Amino acid sequence: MRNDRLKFKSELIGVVGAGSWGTSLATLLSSNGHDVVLWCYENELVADLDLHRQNKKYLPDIYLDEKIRFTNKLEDVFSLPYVLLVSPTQFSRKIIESGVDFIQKNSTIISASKGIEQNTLSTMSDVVRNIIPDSLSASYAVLSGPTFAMEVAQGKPSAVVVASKNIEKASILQAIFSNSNFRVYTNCDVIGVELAGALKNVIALAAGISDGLGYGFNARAALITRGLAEIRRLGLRCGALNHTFAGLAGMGDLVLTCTGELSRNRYVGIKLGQGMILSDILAEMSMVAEGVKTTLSAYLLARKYNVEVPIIEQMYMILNQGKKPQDAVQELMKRELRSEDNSDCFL
Ligand SMILES: NC(=O)c1ccc[n+]([C@@H]2O[C@H](COP(=O)([O-])OP(=O)(O)OC[C@H]3O[C@@H](n4cnc5c(N)ncnc54)[C@H](O)[C@@H]3O)[C@@H](O)[C@H]2O)c1
Ligand SMILES: O=P(O)(O)OC[C@H](O)CO
Repeated sequence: MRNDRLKFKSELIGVVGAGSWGTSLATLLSSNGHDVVLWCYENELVADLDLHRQNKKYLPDIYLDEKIRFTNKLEDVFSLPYVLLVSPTQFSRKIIESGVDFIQKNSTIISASKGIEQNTLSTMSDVVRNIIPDSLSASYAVLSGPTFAMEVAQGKPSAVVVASKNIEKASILQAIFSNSNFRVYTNCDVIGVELAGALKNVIALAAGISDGLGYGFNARAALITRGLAEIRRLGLRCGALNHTFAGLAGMGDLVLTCTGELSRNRYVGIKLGQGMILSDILAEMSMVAEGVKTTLSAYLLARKYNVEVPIIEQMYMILNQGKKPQDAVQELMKRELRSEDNSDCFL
């Protein structure tokens, strides 16, 4: 459907989370002419961003427009008509709980985080639904797809989806986020887009391990393809729509994260494949690799729904039970031979 929202309207948007993606999206929205307030978790970051107009820790060398305001008060962002959640998933519940009292009636909540909560196995739409009463939030949307924050901030062409059950709202958000370098497609499959974005991180860890072990392009392509079969199988059981997994949030983001040099999840996998210990790898990182925590959630979700996910299961054993990556690969390769036919997805 064409987006006929031709007349430009500047919106007030609160971005919750000044990591690389939150900062990049704040820049994008500001350059699109919107008024943006960016909430920082670290108190000291506010003064630093104000002074240098650059997020040196999470998005270095990108100039932050004078129009973007920085804050550490949740009220300043949660009280705006559009609230864009971009914190790592495992921290998001606490942040939303602290901000819920400031939310205005009929606000629009958008999440751009990619993960599944460990304790509850909830995606971000579930978390938001748990905390924010329907009477307050008129609509929820998820923004996802193959996007490295740095490339978006540099204005390199990218394409994403914005999914909402409220199609009119998805269209409005499409117009708010789109520009000549950032192409937004609408989608109605909220759970599918959320699960695709979260689960691809687990497969990217596996692809990184494969590269770290010195395996070749064949192994990587096999992991991407069979990984997508697992993501689709689990997603369908959770109520997602099949076509989502062939789209930008599905195959698009999976390919990017399993092959792109900028992926933090793939990086963690490479280091694991090279023999480093997980805690040492994470101790050296200031950024988040969501797949590390989401692996446990994905494994438990698959067990809950009795879905076969061999790659995710081996990733769970590597990350949570100290299994050697080489042993995990052997186990995957020695599984009973079978048909590629995925018709069992629908069972
Ligand atoms: N970076 C990307 O290219 C990219 C692209 C698409 C989606 N995402 C998703 O965006 C979300 C945010 O990731 P990011 O890459 O912007 O983050 P990041 O790795 O760049 O930075 C980490 C963030 O976590 C915050 N943080 C650390 N401890 C915290 C705590 N205790 N409570 C609250 N916040 C805390 C930091 O302030 C910082 O904003 C993730 O779900 C990620 O998967 C990232
Ligand atoms: O760096 P990663 O692995 O967190 O991936 C970033 C984005 O999710 C890619 O779309």
